[in-house]
Amino acid sequence: MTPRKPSSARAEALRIEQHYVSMVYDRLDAARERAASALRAEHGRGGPGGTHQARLERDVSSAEHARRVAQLAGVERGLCFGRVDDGDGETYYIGRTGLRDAGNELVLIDWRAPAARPFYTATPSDPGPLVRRRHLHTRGRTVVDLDDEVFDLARISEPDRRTLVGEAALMAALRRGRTGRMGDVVATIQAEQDQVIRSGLGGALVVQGGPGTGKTVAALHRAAYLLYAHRDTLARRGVLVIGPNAVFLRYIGQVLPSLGETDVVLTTVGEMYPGVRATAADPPETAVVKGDPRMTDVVAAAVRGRQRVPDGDLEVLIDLRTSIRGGVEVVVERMALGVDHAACVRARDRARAVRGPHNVARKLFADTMLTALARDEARRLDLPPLDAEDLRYARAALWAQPSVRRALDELWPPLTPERLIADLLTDPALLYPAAASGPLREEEIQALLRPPGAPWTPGDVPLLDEAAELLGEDDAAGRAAARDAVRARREAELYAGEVLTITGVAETTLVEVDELADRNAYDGEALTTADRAARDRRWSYGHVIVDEAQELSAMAWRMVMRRIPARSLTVVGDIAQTGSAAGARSWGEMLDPYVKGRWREARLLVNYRTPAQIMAVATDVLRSVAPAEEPPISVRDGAAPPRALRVPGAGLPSVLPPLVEAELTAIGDGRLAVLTPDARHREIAVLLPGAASTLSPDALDSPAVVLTVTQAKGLEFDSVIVVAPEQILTQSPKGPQDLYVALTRPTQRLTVLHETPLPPHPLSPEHFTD
Ligand SMILES: Nc1ncnc2c1ncn2[C@@H]1O[C@H](COP(=O)(O)OP(=O)(O)OP(=O)(O)O)[C@@H](O)[C@H]1O
Repeated sequence: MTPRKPSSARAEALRIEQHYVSMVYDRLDAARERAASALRAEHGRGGPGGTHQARLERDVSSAEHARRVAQLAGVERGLCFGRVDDGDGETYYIGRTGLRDAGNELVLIDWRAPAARPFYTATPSDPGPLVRRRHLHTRGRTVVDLDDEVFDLARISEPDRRTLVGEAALMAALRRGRTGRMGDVVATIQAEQDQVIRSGLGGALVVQGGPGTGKTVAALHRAAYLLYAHRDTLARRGVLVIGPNAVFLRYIGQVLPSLGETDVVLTTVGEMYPGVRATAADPPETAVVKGDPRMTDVVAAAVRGRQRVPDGDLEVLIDLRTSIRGGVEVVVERMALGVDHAACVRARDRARAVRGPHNVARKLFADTMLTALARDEARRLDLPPLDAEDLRYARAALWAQPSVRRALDELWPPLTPERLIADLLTDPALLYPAAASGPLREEEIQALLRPPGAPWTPGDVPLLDEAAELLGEDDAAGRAAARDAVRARREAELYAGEVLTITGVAETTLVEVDELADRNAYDGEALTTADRAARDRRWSYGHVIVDEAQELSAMAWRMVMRRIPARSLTVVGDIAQTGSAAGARSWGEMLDPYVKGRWREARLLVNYRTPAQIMAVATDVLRSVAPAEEPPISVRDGAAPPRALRVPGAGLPSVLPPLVEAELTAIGDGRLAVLTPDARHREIAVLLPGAASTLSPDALDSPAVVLTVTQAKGLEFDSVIVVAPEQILTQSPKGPQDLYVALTRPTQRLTVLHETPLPPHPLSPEHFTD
């Protein structure tokens, strides 16, 4: 038989695959129609009202059907992206979700299923059962290209051999221009990343890797994989992904929905305390103190400092007798009551000794003091000794007196975390005594002090969380509400149990009783796990993924760990990129207090983002900050060598705008970033009015954006212009790390604009053209 020309081999292969892919999309349409009509039918069962039971039943299955509809909506693009052929002549197709044909035969394997694993793990030296891996590239529902990797040509059938096509799918994926949104890489996950993604759920996994090694993308695929493989465990408790800022969350926000997962909470450290929005940033010296573990003792001392006793005896004037005169209640007799100093101290010590939270222990303190006041009142009025019943009434009557309540509130006030921390950081009279417990040095105290009314910063949030733990629920009203909630919940559980039995859902174990009760706990509103978790400070998650984890302070780790009592977490980061002065110097330093000896580390070594010529520039900087750290190896060479341009004196306004224009032309539809020293962001943004420069989440929709290095962390751009690297280098003790981050953001082009001669260490001029 005469071999066909390559072009017709490709055409023939495309025809075969198109046939299959069209069939798979037909199955997707059918599955969508089934899910949508089930949802419609559910909504059709009764109007908006109906009995409570009817609403509850509808909520159960509506939520499930709605989830399935959303899941199937998310997998349209690139539904089927892979095919594997094994040595036994079997062929399997891999895609974003699993699908069956009308005869219940599996026509598409979910990428997370064990059967899909060889697609990701096969390498030329260790192909496992595979003889060929094929990547299918689709546009809409059309197959536009194919890539084959052949592991054993001899075992490929003659017809298949004639339709072998392609170049490496990974390279094609990496060459694509950036869009301002991270995409999923489900079709091209590499073997070392696959190991991270499918690593077991339990314990702490640290993924350490240089810039561009796919840490973020692997972590997000891991979230999707864990939800697939451990849905029973995770669907109820949820998965939390913590990123460095809102822009980053927007950047990665599309990845999980495109993998069919919508039930993950994405947040930043600054948003982890419900009701507080951290809108300001701390200077480095302040961030360091707020992130220091000694702040645990300072906050605890601040709480103790609000549990006071009077300098001498306590004296309170109470209204003894009132009468109505002219329709107005008038006090006609007052009496002074007292508690001696030693008794006040005993009341305080007794309340502290129960070791309960401040707002809960306050009740005991108030009770003891009221008892002492009641006894003093009885003595002064020459009443016989009070029995228990008399005492209860006397205490209640005293508590109703504004002067008594004022006096006790002054000694042991009800406190919110916001009040405690705001007062602590603005009032030297509160901060100095609390700081002695750190102990904090004078300059550290000065770094903490700020004017009243100052906005919250991300560094405040772990302090608020710490305070919330120590303060507890606010007074009896809070506890009564909690008791009501427990009662309501018990009723809801009972009720949900009945509903599940009635609807037959119980047999399918689709929804658990307490999940249903939870869903209905908010005024009948059906909430997803993600919604409920995001509203609840004390929610404990099934798994937490921390990205750019090197930036978290010790105090932030304390807060995060409170959300993961099971200690099932994935920590993703690069110690060499630590920019926050309060961030990590080693993983052990941050994690050992919680999971000593129980965390495992995976290393990613290949850089998929930055071309080799640009990485050579960054590697010199890495050597200067972390000589022991292996630089990641770039998987590809770039087309454009990095450029260094000297900008004389005040020349930036005339040089930068045309340079940005030229770069935008060079990258076509891609994205460009101008990265600036912190102090010069505003000045440089003014020079580029057409570029986005605020940190709004849609900043990345703009073709060009002006950012500080901190803001650019975790992001990538086709072209990057680094302004004044010599200033970035010296802007803080972490300046060299900042420069390393800046130089590793480009996917194609790097230009460095320097105003003074390049510092040859670490920026050796031989790596640049001009
Ligand atoms: N297997 C892969 N297939 C295709 N693209 C990939 C793959 N792995 C990583 N990439 C791409 O490489 C780029 C860098 O990935 P990612 O942002 O996850 O790296 P990172 O290690 O988190 O980097 P940094 O530390 O700089 O934040 C992204 O564009 C990502 O899509």
